[in-house]
Amino acid sequence: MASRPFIVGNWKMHGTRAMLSEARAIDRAAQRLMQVEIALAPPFTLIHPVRREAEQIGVGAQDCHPADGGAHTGDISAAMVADAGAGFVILGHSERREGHNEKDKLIAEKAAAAFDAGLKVILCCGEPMEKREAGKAVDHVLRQLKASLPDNVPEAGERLTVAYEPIWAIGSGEAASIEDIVAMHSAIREFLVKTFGEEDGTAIRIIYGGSVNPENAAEIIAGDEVNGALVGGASLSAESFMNIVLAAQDVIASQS
Ligand SMILES: O=C(CO)COP(=O)(O)O
Repeated sequence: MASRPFIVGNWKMHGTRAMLSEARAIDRAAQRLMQVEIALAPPFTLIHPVRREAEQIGVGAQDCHPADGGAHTGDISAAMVADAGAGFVILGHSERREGHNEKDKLIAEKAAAAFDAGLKVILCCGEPMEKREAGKAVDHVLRQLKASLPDNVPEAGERLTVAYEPIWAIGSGEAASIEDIVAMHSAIREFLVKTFGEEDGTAIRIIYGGSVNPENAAEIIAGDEVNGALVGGASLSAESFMNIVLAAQDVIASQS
């Protein structure tokens, strides 16, 4: 558990301007919770409006194209999301790997483009149930992570966050057990230290995602090597999202 947990709301394909009141409420409440780093990743269409409403919290995107620009109808570059006010981008989410057939190599190219545009990256990884049942979850995740990282990660400790999201736990109401989360995060930490060296490897945050809610957040966030949470469904209302943030704040308070 890091000194300052990172709690990120991934709104996925939810939210029209009516949701801006939730972002405003989250931002207002965040002023009293400075020990927790809070961020929202709304859909592209809300990045700029959320950035304008929110002063305290980070704002990010849920994807970007690997190219700087060009004839790519419907796509959005890393520079464009940065220009709209995003400070980070979520890449490699299983919903993009599955729904858009994104492969590790493409994700690494997107990450390189995001770093070039000055963005931070939340790189997602996670295993399907078959791999866990076969005892191959750690192998699968480490292989995926290795292949999804670009050759050059500038200021890795500061600019890269890894999100472990077991696919079967996403939106299922069934989070992974704390033992499984800690075991996976420890394996990821070992890999990061080996890859980036002691200083950056220990500074990179590893956050957990998959059915995090106000009831299970404290136990998960208090776990060894768990530096925060990537929250889907429970981030759509300011009340439930801030209850997760409050749980993170309580964990920090109880440890200091
Ligand atoms: O995919 C997720 C966050 O990126 C997790 O979603 P849920 O919190 O809805 O399970």
